[in-house]
Amino acid sequence: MAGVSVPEAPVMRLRGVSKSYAGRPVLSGLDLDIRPEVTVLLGPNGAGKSTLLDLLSLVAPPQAGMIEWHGEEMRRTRQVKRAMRGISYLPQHFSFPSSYTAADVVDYAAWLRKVRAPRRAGEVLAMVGLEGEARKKVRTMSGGMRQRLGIATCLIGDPELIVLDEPTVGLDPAQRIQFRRVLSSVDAAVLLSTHLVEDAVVLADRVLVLHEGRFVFDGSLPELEALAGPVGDSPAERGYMSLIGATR
Ligand SMILES: Nc1ncnc2c1ncn2[C@@H]1O[C@H](COP(=O)(O)OP(=O)(O)OP(=O)(O)O)[C@@H](O)[C@H]1O
Repeated sequence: MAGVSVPEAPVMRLRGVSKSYAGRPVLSGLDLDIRPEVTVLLGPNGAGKSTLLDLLSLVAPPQAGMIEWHGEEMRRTRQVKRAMRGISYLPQHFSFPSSYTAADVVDYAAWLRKVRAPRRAGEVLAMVGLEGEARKKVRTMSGGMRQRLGIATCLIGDPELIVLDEPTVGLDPAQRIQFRRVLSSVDAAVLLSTHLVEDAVVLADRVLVLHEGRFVFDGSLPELEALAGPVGDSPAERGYMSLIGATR
C-alpha cells in the first residue's frame, strides 16, 4: 500500500527464551526480533548480556522457548550448523596465537568458519583501520589493535548477523569513530553489548536494556532519552539509569 512502510522480515526471532545456571534464572522469557540494523544491548554487570549473546550466536541453546533463523526454528544440530554460517560472533574474551600476523588471523578465521570465498584479508583489515598492518604479529599489537583485529575476523564471509560482546573495550575515541564507520558500512544485522551508554548514543539504531534477565527497554535513542530521570550525565544515561533503578 502506498505510503505504508513494511518492516523487513527479522533475520532472527526469539520467543519466550529462558536460561538458568544451576537452577538460577539468568534470562526469563525473552522475545526479540533482530533486523538488519545496529542494536546496542545495555545492561548492568550480571544482567545476562553475555548469556544472551551466546544464545543469539547459537553457541548455546536456550532451556525454554525457541529461536528462529529466517523463519526456521532451530531444533536440530544440522539446522544450527547451517545457520551459523551466516553468523559472526566475537566473544568478550578472545585471543589469537601471538606468532600469527594479522593476515594469518583473518585467514585462519575464514578457514574455521568454512567461508568458501572469504573477503581478502587486506579488505577486512582496511575496514577496521588496520590497512598496512597485515604482516604485523599479534604479539606486537596494542590492545586496541587486537580488538580491531577481532572485529575484522567477524567481517569475512559477508555474515547476515554480527554479534559482538563488548567490542568497544580498549578502543580510544578515534578508534570508536572508526568502529562506527565500520558498522555503518556492513550490510548485516549487528547486535553488540556494552557497558557504555555513550556507545548507544553513537552507534545504535535501536537500544535494548536488559536488567535482571528481562528487557526493560526496546526502542530508539530519543525514546530512551525521553525517560531521563535525575541521575546521570547525559539524557541517554539518565534514561538508562531510571530504567535500572539506579539511585547514585
Ligand atoms: N557458565 C556459567 N555458570 C554459572 N553461572 C553463570 C555462567 N555464566 C554466567 N553465569 C552467571 O549468570 C549471570 C549473568 O552473567 P552474564 O555474563 O550473562 O552477564 P553480563 O550481563 O554479560 O555481565 P557482565 O556485564 O559483567 O559481563 C551472572 O550472575 C553470572 O555469574
